[in-house]
Amino acid sequence: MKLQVALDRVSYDECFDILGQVNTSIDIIEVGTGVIKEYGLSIVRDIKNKYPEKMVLADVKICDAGKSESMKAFEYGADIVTVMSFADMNTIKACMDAAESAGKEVVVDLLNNKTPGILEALESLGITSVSAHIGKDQQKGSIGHDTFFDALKDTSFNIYVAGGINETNLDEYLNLNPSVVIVGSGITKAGDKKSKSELIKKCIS
Ligand SMILES: O=C(CO)[C@H](O)[C@H](O)COP(=O)(O)O
Repeated sequence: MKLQVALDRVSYDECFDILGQVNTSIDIIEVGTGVIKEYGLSIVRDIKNKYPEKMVLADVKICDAGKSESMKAFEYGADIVTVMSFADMNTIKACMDAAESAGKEVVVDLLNNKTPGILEALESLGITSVSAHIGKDQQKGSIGHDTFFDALKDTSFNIYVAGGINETNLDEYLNLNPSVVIVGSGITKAGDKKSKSELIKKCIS
């Protein structure tokens, strides 16, 4: 099981400071949506240049123009891009095709989409990775488990889990047998970020 650290609501310098502390215990670096909005895709390039051995996920949350949006992120060094599950299937397919031609990956973010049949539609399209994601604002209502995601147990997707995860609630997400555990503020807002990421990595190893 891999650990992905999500860099959200932090400055350019803080991204590098955090990575300097946690890089030995994480597998994937997520450049958060807000960070990309503030600094542009060039921060993805700068992070990939500094950590070429790490997979870098650009959380671009694509919802239209799938080919050009994903190709651009790949050009800037992203290894993985995100596309929203509520996007048109043509958009999701375009991201898949772009990823295939670039030798990269795409993850479909299930944030706030409980449309009946969505998982089957994604499977039919050939999507291999999805993110069971409870968003920052949704976390104010409930945290931990969303029963909608239980349906993922009957699928063959590589599952990413995200949404306010830390070492105390991690177990609630592990029942989905995820391939990747995404932790943002549970690491980036911790006092001792290095110890916290090492602890979470140990919990999932
Ligand atoms: O994609 C995101 C927000 O849209 C975050 O990266 C994800 O939710 C993980 O962050 P946190 O652990 O702080 O919830």
